[in-house]
Amino acid sequence: MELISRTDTKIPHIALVSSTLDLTFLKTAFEASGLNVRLSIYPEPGFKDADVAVAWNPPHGLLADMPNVKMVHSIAAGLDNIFADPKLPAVPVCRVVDSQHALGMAEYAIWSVLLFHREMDRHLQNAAHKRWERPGQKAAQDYTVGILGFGAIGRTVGRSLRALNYNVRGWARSPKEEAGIATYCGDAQLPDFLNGCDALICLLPLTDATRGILNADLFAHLPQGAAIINMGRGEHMVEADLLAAIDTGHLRGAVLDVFLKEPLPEESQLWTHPKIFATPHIASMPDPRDVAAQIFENATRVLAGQEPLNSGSRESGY
Ligand SMILES: NC(=O)C1=CN([C@@H]2O[C@H](COP(=O)(O)OP(=O)(O)OC[C@H]3O[C@@H](n4cnc5c(N)ncnc54)[C@H](OP(=O)(O)O)[C@@H]3O)[C@@H](O)[C@H]2O)C=CC1
Ligand SMILES: O=C(O)C(=O)CO
Repeated sequence: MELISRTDTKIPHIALVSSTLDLTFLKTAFEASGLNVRLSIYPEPGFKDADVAVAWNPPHGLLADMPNVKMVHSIAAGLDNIFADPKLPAVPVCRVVDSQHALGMAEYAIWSVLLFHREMDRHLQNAAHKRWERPGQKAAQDYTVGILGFGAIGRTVGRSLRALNYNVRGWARSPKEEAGIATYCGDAQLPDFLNGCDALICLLPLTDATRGILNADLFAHLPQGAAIINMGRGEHMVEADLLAAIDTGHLRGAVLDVFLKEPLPEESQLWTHPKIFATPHIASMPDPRDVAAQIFENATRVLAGQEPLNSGSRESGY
């Protein structure tokens, strides 16, 4: 990212707004980075006067009640929780695009793929029962990993898996090119993309078009014994369809980082199902100092009347 610095614009007033997360860590990051901003945390007095709202699950309608706001900025990659506000003001909505964040996602994806490809799921179960079993091995080049969502993160994940010799495919809305990776686009090519995937990783944004995409119809296009890795959003998954497909043996299992309801309720079967590995939305978190730097850059841009970087589209939902 090309960063610009200016001395001729006013000091941005940034409000940190969330209904679900304490954003004090971000205030600390701004302060530690020495960025020249005025910060308010919702609901402390004065936050409504801010130029920029930095949001994560903002209370619906609150941002519309901030008369000076010129940009809404996410603290992360996904914009779904901001676009969900029906009264979102008509200003740019920007997200974090960060190479370290993408590499963190790649680490999680590699762990998950290895779990299934090298049958560690089976060996963990065997160890629990002191069972000595030595199945044959499949080379990485013979193991196909499909990535739903071949964007900033999907591409990094794809390259990382390719570097380990996996046979990698990517699926996006628009055509893509990537050396050594077969790419597919649009709904028409989805069945061909799915056909033959041993592991399927979801790295889609949550939009009207992708909600519920991980469902029985999609699973039916995957080969017997395929595994699902959901790192996108919980709403991508139809949980009942996943459980049914695992219980009939069509799917081998799943690694899930994101859930319909977070925190995942204690009574959820997804915590205890022997073929499902649940993690608490930790696939990756961007470094707060990098997030603060990107927000500061974009705040400086909008106050100078320039286009901010990495803005999402209301029309597409991401
Ligand atoms: N679990 C976690 O800790 C984290 C989860 N995430 C999730 O990962 C998501 C992806 O992030 P990022 O890569 O930065 O996002 P990008 O916007 O860069 O990439 C999204 C990709 O999805 C594709 N896509 C979107 N809609 C469709 C559709 N209807 N059909 C086919 N392809 C589609 C896009 O296609 P095209 O390129 O053609 O536009 C693009 O390739 C985030 O939105 C978030 O939900 C992100 C970080 C951490
Ligand atoms: O970057 C994102 O969208 C996340 O979900 C981080 O946890």
